[in-house]
Amino acid sequence: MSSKKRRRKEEKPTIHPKNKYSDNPPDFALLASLYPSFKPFVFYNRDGRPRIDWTDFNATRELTRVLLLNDHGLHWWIPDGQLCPTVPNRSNYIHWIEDLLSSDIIPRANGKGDVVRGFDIGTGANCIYPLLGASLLGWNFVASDVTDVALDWAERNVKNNPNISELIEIRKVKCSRTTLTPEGLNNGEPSYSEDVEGLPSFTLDRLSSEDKSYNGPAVLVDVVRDGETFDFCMCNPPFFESIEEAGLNPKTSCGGTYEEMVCHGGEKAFITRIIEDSVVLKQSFRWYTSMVGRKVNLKFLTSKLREVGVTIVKTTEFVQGKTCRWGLAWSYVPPVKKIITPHVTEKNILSFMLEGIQRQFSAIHILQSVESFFQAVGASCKLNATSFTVDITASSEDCNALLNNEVKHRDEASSCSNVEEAPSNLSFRVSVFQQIPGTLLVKGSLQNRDNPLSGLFSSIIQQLEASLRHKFCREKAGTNYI
Ligand SMILES: C[S@@+](CC[C@H](N)C(=O)[O-])C[C@H]1O[C@@H](n2cnc3c(N)ncnc32)[C@H](O)[C@@H]1O
Repeated sequence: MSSKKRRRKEEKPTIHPKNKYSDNPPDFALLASLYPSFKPFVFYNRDGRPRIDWTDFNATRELTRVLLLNDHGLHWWIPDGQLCPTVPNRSNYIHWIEDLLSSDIIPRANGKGDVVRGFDIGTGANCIYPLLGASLLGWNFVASDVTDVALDWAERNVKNNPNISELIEIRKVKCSRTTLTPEGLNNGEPSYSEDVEGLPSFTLDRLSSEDKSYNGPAVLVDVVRDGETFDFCMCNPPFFESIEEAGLNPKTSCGGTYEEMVCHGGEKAFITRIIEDSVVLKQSFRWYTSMVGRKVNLKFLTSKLREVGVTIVKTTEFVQGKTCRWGLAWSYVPPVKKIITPHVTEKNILSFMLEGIQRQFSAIHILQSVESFFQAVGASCKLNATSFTVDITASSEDCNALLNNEVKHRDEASSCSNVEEAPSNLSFRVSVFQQIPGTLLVKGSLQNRDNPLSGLFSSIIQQLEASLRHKFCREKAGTNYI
C-alpha cells in the first residue's frame, strides 16, 4: 500500500468502539437466512458478497427493521416515505452522549439515582434515538415532534415495545396560530391556515428570503415544562433549506418527507434556535447536543456558542458510510477538569489545552508557531490554514534535536528537503481548535503508530506544549493531557 493511501486510511475516523457494529458489521446473508421477509432484498456480487440496493426504500426499511429486531429486540416500523434511520450510524450518536455523561468534564449528576433523562428534539416516526437509548442503556426520554404522522408512529413504535415503553414520553410541539404550510412555500405561493394540525408552521414575519433565521414551531423553550431537568438533549435536525437540496443524494434512499428534511434556514437556523433556547434554559440540561451535517455550519455554530458564553464546547466526527456528520455539544455547567477526552483514548492522539492566551494571539498564531517550532530542528512541515493543521515529518535526528533543545541553523534545516521519503520518519499532525475565547485545544495525531520513533511522540508533544505555553499563555502552569 502506498504511504499516501495508508495515511488516508489511518486518518479516517472510526465507528464508536462501543457500537455493536464496530467489529461486526451487519451480515446480510445471515439476516436473510433468519428473516424470510429480508431475503428478497439481498443479492450477491460477482465476488459472492451479499448486498442490498441502498436506493430501494423498502430494502433499507426492512434492513433497519430486522437489525432492530435481531440485535436490539425492538419491534419497529415506519410508513412509506418517512425517514429511515441506519442503525449503526444512529448508535454512534447515542454512544457519544454516553461518553459525555460518563466523562469528568462537568460534574456528574447527583440526587437522581442512576436515571438518565434525555430529550430527543424531532424524534420522527422512527423514534430511533429513544428506542436505542432506552434499550441499550435504560435511559428515559421525552421525544418531541411536530407532525401528526411522526407523533402517531413514534407512539406506535414505543407501545410495540412494552419492555421500554414506560421510559419514553412522546410530546407534541404545538404549532403557532397563524401558519404557512410547507406546500405553500414549495410552489412559491404561500397558503395560510390556522392551527394546522401536524404541520410545522412558519410565522409570517420570517418570510423574507434574506432572513435565514428559523421560523418554525417551538424547539425547547415552551416545550420543556417548568422545573423539568434533563441530562442531555439530542437532535438530528432538518438539514436542508429546500426540498431540492434534500433530494441531492441519489445513491441512497432513506426516505424523508418535507417536514422531516427541510426547515427555513436549514440546520444552521434550527441549531441556532437550540442555542438560543439553551441561553434561556441554561442548566436545565447538563449537555445540549446536536448532529451537524455541514462542516461550515459547525464552524459558525461553534463561534455562536462562544458568543453566548457556554462553559464548554465539544465536537466529534461521526462515520456515516461515505459521508461525514459532526456532533456538537455544549454545557453551562462549570467544568471540573480542564481535560477533554476523545471517545477513543489512544496513545497516538495526545491533546492539551492552552488557556489564558493573550488577546492579541489567535489560532493562526499558534499554528504558525507550531510550524516554526518543528522547522527549527529541520523537520518538514505543511501548514494548512483552512483546516488549522500542520503536518510534520521528522527524522530520528530531528526528534533528538528537538528533545535536546538543539535548534538548527536555517539553511541546515531547509536542507532536509527529502525527509518525507524515508519510511523510518515520524509523521504526525498537529491540529488547533478554538474552544472559548482565550482557550485553544491543540491535538497531536500520530500517523504511523508502528514507527520505531513513535515512543518519542509523547515527549515531543510535551515539548511543544511547554514552548507554546511559554510563548502565548498568561498562566504558565498546568498540563492537561488526554
Ligand atoms: C431529520 S428528522 C429526524 C428524525 C429522527 N430523529 C432521525 O434521526 O431519523 C427531523 C425531525 O424534526 C421534526 N421537527 C421539525 N421541527 C421541529 C420542532 N420545532 N420540534 C420538534 N420536532 C421538529 C420533523 O418533523 C422531523 O421528524
